Amino acid sequence: MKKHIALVPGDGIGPDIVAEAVKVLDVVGKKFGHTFTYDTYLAGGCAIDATGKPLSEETLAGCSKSDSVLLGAVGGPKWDKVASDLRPEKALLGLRGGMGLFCNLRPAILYKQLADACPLKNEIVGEGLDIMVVRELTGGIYFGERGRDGDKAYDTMSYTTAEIERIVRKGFEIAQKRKKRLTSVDKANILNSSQLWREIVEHLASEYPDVAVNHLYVDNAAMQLVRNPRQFDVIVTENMFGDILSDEASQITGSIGMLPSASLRGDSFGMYEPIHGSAPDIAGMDIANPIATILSVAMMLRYSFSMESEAAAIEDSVSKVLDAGYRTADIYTESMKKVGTKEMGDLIAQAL
Ligand SMILES: NC(=O)c1ccc[n+]([C@@H]2O[C@H](COP(=O)([O-])OP(=O)(O)OC[C@H]3O[C@@H](n4cnc5c(N)ncnc54)[C@H](O)[C@@H]3O)[C@@H](O)[C@H]2O)c1
Ligand SMILES: CC(C)[C@H](C(=O)O)[C@@H](O)C(=O)O
Ligand SMILES: [Mg+2]
Repeated sequence: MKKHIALVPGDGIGPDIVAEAVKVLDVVGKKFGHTFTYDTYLAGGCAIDATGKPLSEETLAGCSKSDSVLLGAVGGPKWDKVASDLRPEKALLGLRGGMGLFCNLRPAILYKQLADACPLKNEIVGEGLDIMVVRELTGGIYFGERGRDGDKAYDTMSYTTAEIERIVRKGFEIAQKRKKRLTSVDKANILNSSQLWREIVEHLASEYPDVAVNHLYVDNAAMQLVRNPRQFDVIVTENMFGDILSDEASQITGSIGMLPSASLRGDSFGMYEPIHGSAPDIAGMDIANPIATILSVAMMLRYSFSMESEAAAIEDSVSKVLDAGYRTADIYTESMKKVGTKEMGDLIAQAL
């Protein structure tokens, strides 16, 4: 198969981790007889420096016409003072919104080899922790009316029935293929948009009788994630709650450097990226963990290209390299072998 992939490395550690993921993709391509070709586009702070804007029409058009997109991360202290609408992070929203990628899947899986890197006690986290966070990605407070007026600033969270229904359906469908448990997270004790959200979940539940549904307020959900993460199978939630809860869930897997994501819209197209940011504190030091980005490529093969064996091959080699004791600094525990970003990428590519 021939596939054309848009690469958007971005800022900070973005270019380094994307390079490792491409290394792995190329080896998979060779092994399974596929040809992956690439075009690289600017977005985020590097695009501001080059063009004055975080997201150019060229980048959006290039990504839109590709078969899928691999993104590193955007942002950094260098651009913290630029005007709100020109911040690097706006590029992400422009790509997600501009390509209609409303469904963000963030699987939090604890590899058994990383049990000691998880900050929770073994008896709490148990074996085989596997939570899928289904995050709404093109609505809510990120895309609502906003402004600044003298000493007042505001951001608004709004959702339509259609926007809620399509993401909640995804949550139910994914739960049907897993342990058939769906937790809807909202703040229906205070927010109107959450009250509508909860009504819709309750209404749709009758169409998915095989799925057990419960509702949690977001503050309780954040607490339950560390108290008893095993109660969760699929979590479906709105944009900002999903952002926060997925960072929290990632730490249970040992590190934010382990969590991949897929941003989808219902056809085969998708954008794939680690859930972490540009990690300015470790940029350029060859210590960032590339596994979240490498696992994002596995998600790309699975969801966009229907290459299940190829995706599984990547996940297996990550597992093999962890079995062999190799760890980047963020997941390092005593008596393991510490490696840098490039070496981790090489090891995973060689294990394929
Ligand atoms: N998708 C994205 O592009 C994205 C996501 C989150 C944050 N950001 C941006 O990134 C910048 C930094 O944000 P932040 O510091 O809040 O979050 P961050 O995720 O970049 O970093 C948080 C902490 O996690 C560590 N970390 C992150 N990824 C790691 C990896 N792969 N390996 C090892 N350690 C890793 C960092 O060193 C840091 O200590 C900001 O400009 C923010 O807006 C971008
Ligand atoms: C950088 C920011 C806009 C982004 C988000 O909040 O969606 C990030 O935190 C993420 O999780 O992808
Ligand atoms: Mg985030």
